[in-house]
Amino acid sequence: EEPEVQVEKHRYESDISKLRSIVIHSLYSQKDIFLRELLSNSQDALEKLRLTSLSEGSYLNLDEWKGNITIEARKSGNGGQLIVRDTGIGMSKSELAKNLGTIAKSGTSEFLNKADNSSSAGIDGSNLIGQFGLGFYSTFLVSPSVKVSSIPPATADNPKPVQYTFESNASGDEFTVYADPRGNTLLEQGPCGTEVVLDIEDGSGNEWVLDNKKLEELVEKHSQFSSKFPIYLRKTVADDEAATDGENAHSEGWVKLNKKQPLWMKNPKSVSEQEYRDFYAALDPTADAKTAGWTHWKGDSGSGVSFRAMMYIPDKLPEDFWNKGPGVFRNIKLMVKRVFLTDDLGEDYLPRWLSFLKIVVDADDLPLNVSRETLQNNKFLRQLKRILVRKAIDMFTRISKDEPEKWEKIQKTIGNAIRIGMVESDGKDRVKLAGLLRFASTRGESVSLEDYIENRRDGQKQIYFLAGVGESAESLARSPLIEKPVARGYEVLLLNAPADETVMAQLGSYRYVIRSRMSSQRKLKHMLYRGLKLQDVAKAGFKYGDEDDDAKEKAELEMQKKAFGPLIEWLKKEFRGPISDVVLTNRLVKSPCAIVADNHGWSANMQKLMMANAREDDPMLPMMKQMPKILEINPRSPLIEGLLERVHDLPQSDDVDEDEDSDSAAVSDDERELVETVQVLLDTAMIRSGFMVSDTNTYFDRVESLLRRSLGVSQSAKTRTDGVKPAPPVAQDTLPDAEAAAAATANMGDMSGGVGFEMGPDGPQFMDWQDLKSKVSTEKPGGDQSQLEDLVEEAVSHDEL
Ligand SMILES: Nc1ncnc2c1ncn2[C@@H]1O[C@H](COP(=O)(O)OP(=O)(O)OP(=O)(O)O)[C@@H](O)[C@H]1O
Repeated sequence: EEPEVQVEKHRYESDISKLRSIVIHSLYSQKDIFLRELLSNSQDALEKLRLTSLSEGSYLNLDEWKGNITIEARKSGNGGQLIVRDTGIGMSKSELAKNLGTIAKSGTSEFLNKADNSSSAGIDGSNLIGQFGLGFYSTFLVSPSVKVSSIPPATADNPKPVQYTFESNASGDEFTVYADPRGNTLLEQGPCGTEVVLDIEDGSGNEWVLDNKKLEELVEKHSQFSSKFPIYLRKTVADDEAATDGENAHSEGWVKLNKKQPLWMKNPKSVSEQEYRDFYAALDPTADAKTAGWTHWKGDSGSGVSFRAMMYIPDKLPEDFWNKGPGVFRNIKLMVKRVFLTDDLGEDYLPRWLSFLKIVVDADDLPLNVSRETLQNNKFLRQLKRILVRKAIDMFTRISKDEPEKWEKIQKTIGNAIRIGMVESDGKDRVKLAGLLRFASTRGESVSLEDYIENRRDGQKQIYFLAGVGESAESLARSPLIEKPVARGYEVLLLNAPADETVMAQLGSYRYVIRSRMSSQRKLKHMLYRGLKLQDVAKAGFKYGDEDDDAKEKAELEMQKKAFGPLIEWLKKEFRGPISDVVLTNRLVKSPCAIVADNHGWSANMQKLMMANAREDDPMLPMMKQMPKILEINPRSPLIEGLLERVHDLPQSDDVDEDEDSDSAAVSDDERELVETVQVLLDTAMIRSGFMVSDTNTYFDRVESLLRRSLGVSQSAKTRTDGVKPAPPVAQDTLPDAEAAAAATANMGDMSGGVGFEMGPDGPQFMDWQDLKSKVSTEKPGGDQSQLEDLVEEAVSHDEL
């Protein structure tokens, strides 16, 4: 017969009904999160009781209290019930209705309006849960009807509380609350608590919920950190192997699941490498995730909050690392006294380039139940942000010093992230990060700036580098631009990662402000890396540092300067515009000439990079492309000597005046021919130095005319253009339609959108160049206006050789 129970019927608020159905639909593929949500609610309830009983002491009968959670699968046939109980703070009748049937969070309707306009399909349900506190509704993912019975602790005002039950179906928009007809059954376990009963139906596809093995797995996966209160699983006849487990023999059918200690609470000295690795695997949800290195420390925020933290480097970057925009990265788990608080510390809490790290921070003193907004204003968290960045850089530095081989590998994975970090960081960090990078060089495959400095030669005041995106180190090493330094035994870094030149430029120049009482002056200075200037060998300003040592050499140079003076003058006069200066080279051995960028212009490599990513209306582009370049000629090259002779043979302009008119015409023909030939030489040098010729068609016309001359073919002879066969008529046959064709290529991936990519150890790595570029051009220390200003101040005298 029906027990006499007064059942109160409630209607869910309309917002709740909607949110509930969004949660159910959007999380359809992640049903197993329901257990995590139930366990975290129980942990919260236990923790709340512990804290309030400590501070207020207003609850009665708590002397014997033991906080725990039990999970029990009761099978009947293939279906059954899953029961999760805790001895936490419980809920009164009105709390049941309020906590489980309404939403206190603000912004709900706003959110729902948005969700209505788009479609609920694109909404991330797990976000929703965090945002609105909807965790409980995830139970409907596996159960058509859910009962929650609860009893709060006794107080002076309410010495004999009554157990109530909340009941709701997954469909329908009603719930009921009634006094539990079974009586205060929960008091058998403790002074108060909550029990959640999920009906699991045979044939619903959710029978796995009743499988103990699966339940154990899920607890391991989601709740092993919240090990403050024990979680027990009821063992059944089917898994009676558990009964022979000595440790649990006394627990009479209950197996403790979360036996692990929170690792971060331990003294780092007592933690084994394997423990660190296992912990990482639990921290990173990606399949077979491994870590490449870690750090574990105990700290103090400076504002008096002490904390313990662990920071891990994964062995590969997250798949979406290069594609993701600004956002909440959820790579930091914030705990307060062992209880998980949040992994949502706000947008870009850590710089994006560090978002690959996995971090656990356990603070000793933070309010539980703080909202995201209050968290963002929290002093500790603001301080923590800086601490974490510093710790990350320290960790990298330590590994690179103590375990160079390990770092070598890590650096290959995260090197590009570090490069971005350099662009984003300021002076001090930038230098530290630069020290972490490894480059190819003319001496070795993996050279750090420190190694380079060790190997520098007497008097050398510059670190030489040559950049060429995507070119192999071997081909860079053959560049004419470094013929001589390499022949002389100087080391040159060969940079081929896309960001290399940008970061070197950033490292090499640094804007700082000089403030005095009288004036505030801005000045851009080359920042030195341990006293050495970073010198792009594709740019002017290259020096060995021993130029003055050798008197003989100096005298020879003076002589050469004099001897080649007329050629230099003639070249300057004829090619003014594209060529800003002509100098005797200090870097060529065999090549007759080379073209380098002005110290403040774009190198050939940078020009290519910028062109590949520029918007068409970018005003910088034509300007930088037209930036005058410097022609370096090699006085030892027979070609240059021959050129000098030809220039000598040209009549001086006053000679011309004395000559007959007919003669003078012949002479300027000669000169015109010479100009044409030299133009071809220059264009070829441009190409060899990595630039593009400004007009390929004209270039080839000139080459053709040169070839005709050398073959003795008339310049005016025309190519026959008749007899070109016309195309057949328009095709009549049908091709497969576009949809079918698209389906066939659907798996090829999208590589559009200004994203550059390069092959990393784990396949292509995407770099957001648009972003990087905007940094380069907004911060301006990399090679633009601010440097142009500086050009006046720091004009390098090229014949100072
Ligand atoms: N086992 C429990 N014991 C006591 N109160 C509970 C329990 N489970 C849920 N509650 C109450 O119901 C409320 C709603 O729970 P729900 O899981 O929907 O959201 P939440 O826990 O507040 O937020 P989130 O899901 O993001 O953790 C909780 O805030 C809590 O007050």
